[in-house]
Amino acid sequence: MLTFEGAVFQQGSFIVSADFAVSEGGVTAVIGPSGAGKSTLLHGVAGFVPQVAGRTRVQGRDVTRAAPQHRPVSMLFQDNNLFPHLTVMQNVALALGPRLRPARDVRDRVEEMLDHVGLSGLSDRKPAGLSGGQQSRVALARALLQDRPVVLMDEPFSALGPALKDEMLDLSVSLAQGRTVVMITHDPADAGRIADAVIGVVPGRALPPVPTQTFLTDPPDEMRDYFSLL
Ligand SMILES: Nc1ncnc2c1ncn2[C@@H]1O[C@H](COP(=O)(O)OP(=O)(O)OP(=O)(O)O)[C@@H](O)[C@H]1O
Repeated sequence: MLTFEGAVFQQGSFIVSADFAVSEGGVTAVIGPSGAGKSTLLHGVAGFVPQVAGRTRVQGRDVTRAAPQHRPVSMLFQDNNLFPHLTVMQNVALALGPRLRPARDVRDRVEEMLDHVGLSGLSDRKPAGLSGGQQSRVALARALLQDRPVVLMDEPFSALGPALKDEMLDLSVSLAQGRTVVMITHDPADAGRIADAVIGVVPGRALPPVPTQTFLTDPPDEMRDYFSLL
């Protein structure tokens, strides 16, 4: 369970507030206009953006002041955040520690995860030698190998074509089993495909999650302008 108690996150002069709980173990989409604060909210949960009021808890634990590396969350970014000079093996092994020559047991776990994401046999490649879809799989493998209870996704597959994006969304959900996934998307169809609930974000405020079908058919009043533009 991810809980915001009067939480306010601040980036420069911009603030976004949240005061609700995200249910455990499901997929929750985050939808709203550009610049409303979706990334600020997720980066706040990850600890990259400071929280200036309230509390944030993950599974009951107060993480409000915790450094990013000490939070039980992993994050998948739009640009995948892969190190271009490192191999697939090294990029994914970073989930388990900073060593560039991973130990045998770490290599075995990485190879197993690469199998799960459909990248068997590619562990010695560098990111530039992979397709966009394969790069997304490397980033997904790294995020999942961290084995944290909350996985945050900031539009991770938006650079992919529609068929590949759908495939990656489905793969993420099937591999994330049991974890709480919170994913920003610009496409309500993504929410309809994989999310149990949707957090609407209007400028400066994240609204409590609403079941996906309700959100899509009868959006919160604050979201109506946004939906009329889609
Ligand atoms: N480093 C920063 N310093 C100051 N303001 C920032 C910074 N990064 C973002 N902002 C501002 O914070 C506001 C919210 O940005 P944010 O990226 O959270 O929105 P978003 O809803 O994720 O938008 P998009 O859908 O376009 O990615 C914007 O007005 C943006 O200009």
